[in-house]
Amino acid sequence: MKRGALDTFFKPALPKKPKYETTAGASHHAAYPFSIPHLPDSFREHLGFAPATEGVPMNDKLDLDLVYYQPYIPPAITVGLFEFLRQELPFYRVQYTITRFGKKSEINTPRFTTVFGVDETCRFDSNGAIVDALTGKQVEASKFKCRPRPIPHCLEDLRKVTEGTTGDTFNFCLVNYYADGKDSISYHSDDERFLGPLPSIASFTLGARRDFLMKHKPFAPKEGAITPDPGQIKLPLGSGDMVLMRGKTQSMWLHSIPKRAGVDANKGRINITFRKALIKGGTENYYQYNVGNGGVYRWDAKQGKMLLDDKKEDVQATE
Ligand SMILES: O=C(O)CCC(=O)C(=O)O
Ligand SMILES: [Fe+2]
Repeated sequence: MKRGALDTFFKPALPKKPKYETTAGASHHAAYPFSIPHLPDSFREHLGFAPATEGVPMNDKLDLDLVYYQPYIPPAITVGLFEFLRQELPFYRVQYTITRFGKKSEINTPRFTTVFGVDETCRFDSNGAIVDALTGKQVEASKFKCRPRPIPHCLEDLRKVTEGTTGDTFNFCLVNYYADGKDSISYHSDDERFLGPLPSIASFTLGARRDFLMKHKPFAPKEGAITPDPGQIKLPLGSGDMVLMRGKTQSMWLHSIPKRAGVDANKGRINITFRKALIKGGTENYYQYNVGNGGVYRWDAKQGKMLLDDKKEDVQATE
């Protein structure tokens, strides 16, 4: 064996250098636990070429209305964008209690989450204050049971591009981080009333490939007799892909990301969704279930995992 090769063999693995450089300033807000850098200029330039491929409509099944982009984000930036968002966003592992049939149970959300935005009744002014959408007057912080915070510049860039492609408008950005194949989201639909009757939701994947499963909601008995169930759909979402769910998709279908063992099971995956909440209840719901009351997690590149940011917990506790 050549000497160089032996050296390399025994050298301890250094933490991987991030595949991006932040040079372009940052977003600041009192409700952010730390400032969030703007996207590197080269990422913004590449985003200007999105969608990287044409969307394929999938509306051949009962009540289904999807547009599937494979991919949407230009491949040149998917690895960097994944690393950037995992490193720079604050994440949470939300716990809450539900009461079912009179019995309380503790729910541990099986993934990391984070959220930014405010519903249509309000907006953020240039100082980050929440103002009434109609009057522009500052809104009392006590209006909300949560602390809404603006979509940071880095995700605003993606939101704007997505609005341009879809013709829809969005005021919320939710982000999931699935650390490995054990993280998941169970079958559900995003059909809350605060999104309105036929909500459009744009859903992005970065990082590990994971299956996105869809099935029609159960039929009412009288319909069931005449309508065949369209069965389960499996979209193997890969890095850079985007699924636009619209029309009756949320009201009639369920979707999930099931747990997975094996290939890619120990690689992280980021999911970004853009949505439009119409009323205050939407803002409160999103912060309750995606930020919650626990500590902030931040990616630790050396250890290669999310770590509780104790420092920030202290700040929150003394507020
Ligand atoms: O991770 C995904 O692709 C789906 C996430 C999702 O359905 C949600 O956050 O409501
Ligand atoms: Fe969902």
